[in-house]
Amino acid sequence: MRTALTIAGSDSGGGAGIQADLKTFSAHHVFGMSVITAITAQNTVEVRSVQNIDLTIIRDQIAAVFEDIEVHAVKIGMLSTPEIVETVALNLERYQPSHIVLDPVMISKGGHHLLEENAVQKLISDLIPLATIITPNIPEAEVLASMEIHNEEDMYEASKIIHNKGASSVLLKGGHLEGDANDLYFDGKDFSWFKGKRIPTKNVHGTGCTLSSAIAANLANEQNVIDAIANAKEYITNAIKFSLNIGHGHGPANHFYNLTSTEHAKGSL
Ligand SMILES: Nc1ncnc2c1ncn2[C@@H]1O[C@H](COP(=O)(O)OP(=O)(O)OP(=O)(O)O)[C@@H](O)[C@H]1O
Ligand SMILES: Cc1ncc(CO)c(N)n1
Repeated sequence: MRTALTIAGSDSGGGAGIQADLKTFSAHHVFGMSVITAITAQNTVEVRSVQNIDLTIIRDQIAAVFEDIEVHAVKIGMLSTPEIVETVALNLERYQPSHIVLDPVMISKGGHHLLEENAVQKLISDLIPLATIITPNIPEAEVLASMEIHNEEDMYEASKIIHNKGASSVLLKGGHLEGDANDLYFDGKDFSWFKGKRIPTKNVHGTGCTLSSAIAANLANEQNVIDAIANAKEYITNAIKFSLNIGHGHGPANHFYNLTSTEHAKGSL
């Protein structure tokens, strides 16, 4: 059995964070495990409050998993504080997993800070160098590259700057720009576009979490990085196309859009 570990925050509403990651791993037939960094009281509308988890139990969760189970890929999401970033980085250095997908989660759709602003420098110095791939959205890339991104030309410049900070590769997601949802990949040498038509829906809660987990699951399943991204892009596009009308805000992606049940596939559960 192939395995993947998510190190991220819990979303009580089930659409993002640990919950989205584990659903995505299951949909890819990968055995999912979790290290919870923070608990958010969240739904499709808002993040109400956050409880960060003690550093000792974060460290112990990582040790408990790695000292017993072979981990084929790691996905990192919400980290909340500089201390949590440091703890996760130190412990990943210790266990040296072969693939790390870093989703540099910063701000929720409703504007809640999921990473303290003073943790960004730690994320750059301690975690980016460990990442096989980092998957910022446009606002996150603007912070990491210290520049504004208005169009696809700017995306080239920003991915070069972020790559220079030490990540093996960068997937800059274009979902927050106008027009189609095209993501730019840069491995330090070549650029490739992973293109997607924009789907007109408000139900895009947890799409970034889902994409990065799908990449991690595909890497755990021994796909090369390009195939892992291409297949993950197809997965998230379908998961958005058949996204679910759950809750009163941004509904979640549909992880099981390919089930034969037509009711389920239509997202009309
Ligand atoms: N409306 C849409 N139609 C099609 N693809 C989309 C749409 N919105 C986003 N995407 C794609 O979904 C993936 C996730 O990108 P997005 O920019 O939404 O991440 P994110 O902002 O980090 O998400 P979140 O913070 O909600 O987890 C990318 O491949 C992006 O291109
Ligand atoms: C716990 C958690 N992680 C990540 C995101 C970003 O979608 C979110 N809203 N909540």
